[in-house]
Amino acid sequence: MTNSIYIDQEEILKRYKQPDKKTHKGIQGHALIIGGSYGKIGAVSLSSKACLKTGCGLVTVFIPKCGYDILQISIPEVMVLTDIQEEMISNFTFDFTPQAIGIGPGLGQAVETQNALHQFLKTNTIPLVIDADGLNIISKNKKLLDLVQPKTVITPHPKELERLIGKWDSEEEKMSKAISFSKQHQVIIVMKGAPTRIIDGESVYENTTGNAALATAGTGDVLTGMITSLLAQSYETIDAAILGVYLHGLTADIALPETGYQSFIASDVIANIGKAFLSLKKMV
Ligand SMILES: NC(=O)C1=CN([C@@H]2O[C@H](COP(=O)(O)OP(=O)(O)OC[C@H]3O[C@@H](n4cnc5c(N)ncnc54)[C@H](OP(=O)(O)O)[C@@H]3O)[C@@H](O)[C@H]2O)[C@@H](O)CC1
Ligand SMILES: Nc1ncnc2c1ncn2[C@@H]1O[C@H](COP(=O)(O)OP(=O)(O)O)[C@@H](O)[C@H]1O
Ligand SMILES: [Mg+2]
Repeated sequence: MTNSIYIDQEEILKRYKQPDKKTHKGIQGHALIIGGSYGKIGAVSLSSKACLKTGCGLVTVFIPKCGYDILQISIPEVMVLTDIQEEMISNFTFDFTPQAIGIGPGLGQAVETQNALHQFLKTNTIPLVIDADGLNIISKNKKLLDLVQPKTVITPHPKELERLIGKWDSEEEKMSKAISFSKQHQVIIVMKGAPTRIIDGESVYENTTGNAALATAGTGDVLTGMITSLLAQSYETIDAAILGVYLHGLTADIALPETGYQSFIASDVIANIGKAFLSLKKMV
């Protein structure tokens, strides 16, 4: 089995950067979250709120029209751009340059959305996190992988990973297929699970935080927002992935004594991001 670097407090403190006292929202990064479709706007709400709560200065979402009121009312701090379509995204258009983009939570896989992702990937040069239906669309159209720029972060759960790399018969085979995929397409894979592993070519990092309370709807959408936030704040891509996964898991470890495994929900991840950061500060 491949040797992994364990991501513990010591590894995190090598990577974590405290914000400068004189920083302002313009320096803290502007992130864009693209996703949502009818019935799955919640995924974008979770992702964009997590993005803000991870320290990004400004967050904009790009969603179908049906999500406009939902987003504006549920998270007033987030800015909202809408597609011309009511229930799905048909063209990724935005009139500013974000420092990082997260794509996929709740996006759906309508043909129009597949075409929109294709057009977007053809020209995009902005650091990217691709999750959920963003990955499912790529799995259906594997040629899109040639358009994904190096160092893109992809965050598949086991089923999404299988759609991308094919089935495996053992953990060893899964790792070796994932490493080959990461090298071939020059992507960083956040291989979600228990534990989550981050794969950057031959380098494999194993996260040490998190627990089964995270096995609940929307926790992956939250993780996408957190990693996108760190990328927008100019973390090196690999560090954004490692730190995002570590903090995400830490929220569940912090909350567990109060929520138990059963009542923990994705919003509890978001509610505990602050405590997760504070626990890093205590260690400094
Ligand atoms: N509130 C909202 O708006 C929410 C919106 N969401 C959005 O919905 C969209 C669809 O995403 P999705 O992940 O639910 O569907 P899909 O890709 O078919 O995967 C499901 C199948 O994968 C498997 N599987 C998953 N985890 C596994 C594991 N750890 N270990 C092993 N297997 C695992 C499992 O397969 P099974 O074991 O049943 O064969 C399961 O049935 C997407 O856009 C997302 O962002 C959601 O985020 C929820 C909240
Ligand atoms: N038993 C578990 N132990 C630790 N982490 C888990 C466990 N189950 C799920 N998770 C974590 O929860 C998240 C689930 O992501 P995902 O399946 O994409 O959820 P969703 O699509 O509903 O947002 C991942 O970060 C995964 O590592
Ligand atoms: Mg998911």
